[in-house]
Amino acid sequence: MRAAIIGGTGFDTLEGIHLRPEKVHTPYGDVLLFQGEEEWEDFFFLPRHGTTHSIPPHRINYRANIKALHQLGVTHVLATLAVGSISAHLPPGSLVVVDQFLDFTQNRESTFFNGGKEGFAHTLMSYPYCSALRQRLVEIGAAMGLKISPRGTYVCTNGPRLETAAEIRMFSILGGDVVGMTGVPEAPLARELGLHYAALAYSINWAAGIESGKEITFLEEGVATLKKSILTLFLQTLKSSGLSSCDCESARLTFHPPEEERA
Ligand SMILES: CSC[C@H]1O[C@H](OP(=O)(O)O)[C@H](O)[C@@H]1O
Ligand code: HPA
Repeated sequence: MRAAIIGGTGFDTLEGIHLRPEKVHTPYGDVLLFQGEEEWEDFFFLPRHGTTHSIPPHRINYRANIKALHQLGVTHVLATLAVGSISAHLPPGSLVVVDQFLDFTQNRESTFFNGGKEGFAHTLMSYPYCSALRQRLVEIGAAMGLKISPRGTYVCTNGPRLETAAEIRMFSILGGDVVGMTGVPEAPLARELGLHYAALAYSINWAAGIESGKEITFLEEGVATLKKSILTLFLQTLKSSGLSSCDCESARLTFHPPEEERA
């Protein structure tokens, strides 16, 4: 299995594995990522904000990132998402394998199939994440003694600004559990290409207004402490065998080829 970790906030670099930088050219732009060495040749690491955290969430080239992994033959992807907590049962420090998203992003390139030369496609998104990878993350997490919630709804805002208290109240009413700025379109793009993709969210703050009258504060220490455990969890998950079946490879329901190919 060729696998990748997409690292978010707190995961701009990975320690403990020998990695060499690699520039991948895609039709959407170039991507700088890292390939493992020696026994990790089939492992890739892609820091979505860049290694120096210089790419803000609304400027990330999500299509190039996912396409680059696909071109490299990657089939399984685990992503980290730093989030703010909306639900009371997921306080800062919590880990959750998200199973749904609510998309509040704007003006992001969110499909590989825009019509014209690309043709267009409709992709099933009822259950947007790989059920087999999600299940395995939770099982291995439990065996490691990590407390991981097996489901949660991720609200994706456009950023880079944080939310108003009223927006968070609205997201809560709509069923959002955690909020971040990068999970969409990353997950749906991966699904369009048939990749097995799961995301682990870790909360670094209470979302705006949840602690009434208080301004947001970030739990920076928390990420550093969790980083080693999350890396171990991800590597064990990606190296494990016998994943249960899932529908990721058949989620792209219909494909309408470009006009010139239809004749
Ligand atoms: C105040 S940190 C906000 C930043 O962290 C999250 O990044 P990622 O999802 O890549 O872990 C969030 O989406 C924002 O980009
Ligand atoms: O409160 C938040 N809002 C949006 N994105 C975030 N990423 C971490 N915390 C937050």
